[in-house]
Formats: sequence, C-alpha cells, structure tokens
Amino acid sequence: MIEKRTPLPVGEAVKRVMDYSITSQKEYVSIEMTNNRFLAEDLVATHDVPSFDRSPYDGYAIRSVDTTGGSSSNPITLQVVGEIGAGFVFNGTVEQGQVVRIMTGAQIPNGCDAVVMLEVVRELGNGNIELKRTIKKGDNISYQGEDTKKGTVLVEKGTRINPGIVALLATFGYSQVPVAVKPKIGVIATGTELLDVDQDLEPGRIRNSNTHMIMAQIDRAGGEPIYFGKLADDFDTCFGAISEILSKVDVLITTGGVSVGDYDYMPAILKKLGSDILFNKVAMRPGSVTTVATLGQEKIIYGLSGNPSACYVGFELFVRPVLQRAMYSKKPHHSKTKAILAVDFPKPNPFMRLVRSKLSNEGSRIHVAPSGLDKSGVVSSLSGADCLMLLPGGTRGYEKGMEIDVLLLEDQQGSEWPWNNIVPSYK
Ligand SMILES: Nc1nc2c(c(=O)[nH]1)N[C@H]1C(S)=C(S)[C@@H](COP(=O)(O)OP(=O)(O)OC[C@H]3O[C@@H](n4cnc5c(N)ncnc54)[C@H](O)[C@@H]3O)O[C@H]1N2
Ligand code: MOO
Ligand SMILES: [Mg+2]
Repeated sequence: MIEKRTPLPVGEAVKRVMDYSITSQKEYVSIEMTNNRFLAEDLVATHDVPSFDRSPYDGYAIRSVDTTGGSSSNPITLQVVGEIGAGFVFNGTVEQGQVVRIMTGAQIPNGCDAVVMLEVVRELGNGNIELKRTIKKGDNISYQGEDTKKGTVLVEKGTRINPGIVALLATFGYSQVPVAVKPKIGVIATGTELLDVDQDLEPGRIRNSNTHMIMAQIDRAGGEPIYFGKLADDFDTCFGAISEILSKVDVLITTGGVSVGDYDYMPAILKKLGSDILFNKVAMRPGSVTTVATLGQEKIIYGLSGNPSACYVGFELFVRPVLQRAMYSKKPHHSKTKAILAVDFPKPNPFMRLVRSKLSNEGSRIHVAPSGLDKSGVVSSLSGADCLMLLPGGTRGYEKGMEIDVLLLEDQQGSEWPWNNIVPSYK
C-alpha cells in the first residue's frame, strides 16, 4: 500500500523551512574577495565624503566677490598666484584680485568660494586671466559631506556586496571586510541510472546533471557546495553514505528517490535516521514530491526530486531563502513582480504551477512566456529561465493577456515574503 501524503500549500511549506533557521558566523576577508559576499555588519560612513571642499572641474579657484559686475563689456582681470593638481594643497590664503589654477579633485584654497572652468577664461600670458562674467558664490564647488555625511548607515548588514558597495568599502578604508561565512551545503545524487559527466552514454542510463546544477545554484545563492558524488539506488549504501555525510555538514541536499517507486529509498532513509519530516508533498508543479526533514536542532536534509525541473524549483523555493537568511539577509526570498502572460494555459491544475519562464519587453509592458517545455523531467527549459510564473491552482486555466505574478530568479534585491496575495486569474 502506497503511503498517503498530504500536499501543503507552497507558502506554508516555505514557512516551515524558514521557521527552522541556520545562522552563519562572521569572518574577515580581503576587499578583493568581497563581491557577492554578504555584509556581516552595517557599513557606516567613517568620515564625510568628500572629506574637503574640492573642485569638480579643471579651472581657476576664485573669490566670487572679485567678479562682481564682470561681463563681456566689462572684463575682469585676475592674477594667477598658484597652481594645484589633485592631491596638492595651496598653502596660504588667496587675496583680493587673485586666483589659483586648480585641477579636478584638488582642495579649494583658503579664501576662494567658487571655480570657473578653463574654457570660460582667457589666459593673457602675463600671469593674469581675463573673465567676462559675474560668478556666484559656491559655483562649481563639491562641498565636504555632499556625497555622504560621517555616521550615515550606507548599507545594512545582510546585503549582498555589489561593485558599488565594494567602492564604499574602499572609500572608508576597509581592507579587511566583515562578511558572513558561506554556509556549506553537502550535495549528493541518488540513482543507479546516473553516469558521471565524463562518461559515455550507455543503454538506459543518463548523465547526472542535477548535482552540478544545484552546485551552481548554491553558488548563485551565495553558499559553498561540497560535492559527495552519486550513489546507486541501494538502501544500505545510501543510508550509510548519508549518515556519514550528515556528520560533516549542517545542510544536505539529495536528489532523486523521494517519490513512491520501488527504488525510491529517501523516505525510508529519513525515517531510519530519526529525522522529523517538515513536509513530503507540496501543492506545486513541478516539485510536488519535494521533501524536507530536520535532524535535531542543527541539520536540514532536503530530498529534492530527481526530475531536473522539479529539483531546480525545489532549490530556489526552499534552499535559497534559508541560505540567504543564514547570511543575515532581511529579504531572503526571490522578488515578485507582475507580467503579462504571452501564451494560453488552458489546462486547469489543482496545484500551483511554477513555470520556468523568460521575461521580455513588449512596448511598455513586461511579457512572460515559458522558456521551454513545461514538464518536470525537462532540462532544456532551465537554461533560458529568468523567472518562475506563479499560476495558482484550482482555476479554469489561464489565457494570453492576463496579468500574473512571477518570481525573479536573477534579481539581487530579494523580498521579505512573496507568498501573500498571489491572485489567481480566471478565464
Ligand atoms: N506513481 C507515482 N509515480 C511518480 C509520482 C507519484 O506521485 N506517483 N511522482 C512523480 C513526480 S511528480 C516526480 S517529480 C518524480 C520524482 O521522482 P524521484 O524524486 O523519486 O526521482 P527518481 O525516481 O530518482 O528520478 C526521477 C527522474 O529523474 C531522473 N534523475 C534522477 N536523478 C537525476 C540526476 N542527478 N540528474 C538528472 N536526472 C536525474 C531519473 O532518471 C528519472 O527520470 O516521480 C514521479 N513518479
Ligand atoms: O513533483 Mo513532480 O516534480 O510535480 O513533477
Ligand atoms: Mg522515483
């Protein structure tokens, strides 16, 4: 008799894994290694930027009062008393009728309150310049602190570091940066049919693609995969290997063997391990057989489906947010947005469908279409997928032109909780 499983709504299943959290420690890494890592502390401005008033142009630093009344019919002559490039400071104070030749980035000399660009003055060749206009106080000055003020929290702990954040880290002198330690995730494939990537095809057998895909997904999510190879569908072999791996990692992902087939040993292995099953059936397609179990307070075991598309979706929904939150992210889930359905989905389905899809700009609207064949066992639809359509179940199907929700796979912003208010559209 086949065991009866009760399907859990997708949001409820995600909530169950999120209730069981893991947390990363902090480590310091050199700034060159920080792109895509997660900040383990708030990034606070340790000084004003710029830290001194400076020139945004190549030109002359002047006293605006000296240009009063200046015009094409009343040119003003001023005396050049110095010259500074970026990195140099003019010593002394600029007096009435004097200017300093100044280059972009150099500190404004004492006494000056504006800059005129090189293009608007005439060099008279005798150490003087001529100016045919009146300049206002403050013209062409980048003031101290106009970019950012000392003490401002510029980036919150838990934010994924991007090139702009790297620029801030450098600006404030962080040569060693506090980041979250990457969670280490064990990955293992089960399936007697599986060949290694470098093996030739044999009758009835396929190459193991799932673990390689998942390791790339772990990397994309900011974690560190540890590959434990593949196992044949044999209870004792799988039980022994999985028990041993669990002593080495806090999170283990297995693929295959979670359904009800004769060689699907994961349910029995999880039982013998004494794990608590958070769920073993989710009201979603693909990935309905996705199983998540916990062992004590410390370990999570993900039994992802063997079917490639189901495996992929199971990771993005249930593993990724756990990794992101372990690294202090406040927005650990994929972000959700609206798009216009570009094709019909006439077939109703009792479960929510998560269709691997691609967005495109059509005029002013964003359209979404499947990125390939919408079947759980399909691998080719994954390469072009940048989002998952969310088509709630129990409807009479979906029609081209309807506005639907999609989860963005490549978006770095993330969301706090995308699983509310997913509105089913009706024909
Ligand atoms: N009688 C029923 N049969 C099935 C049900 C069901 O409810 N009743 N569920 C179906 C659904 S839905 C899914 S999804 C699959 C889940 O299968 P398993 O997780 O048990 O995975 P396997 O049986 O091991 O393999 C399924 C499929 O995937 C291929 N596979 C497995 N591992 C890999 C890998 N590492 N790389 C690439 N492809 C892999 C495998 O060869 C099979 O074709 O069960 C349905 N059946
Ligand atoms: O659980 Mo299966 O992935 O629905 O096809
Ligand atoms: Mg199976």
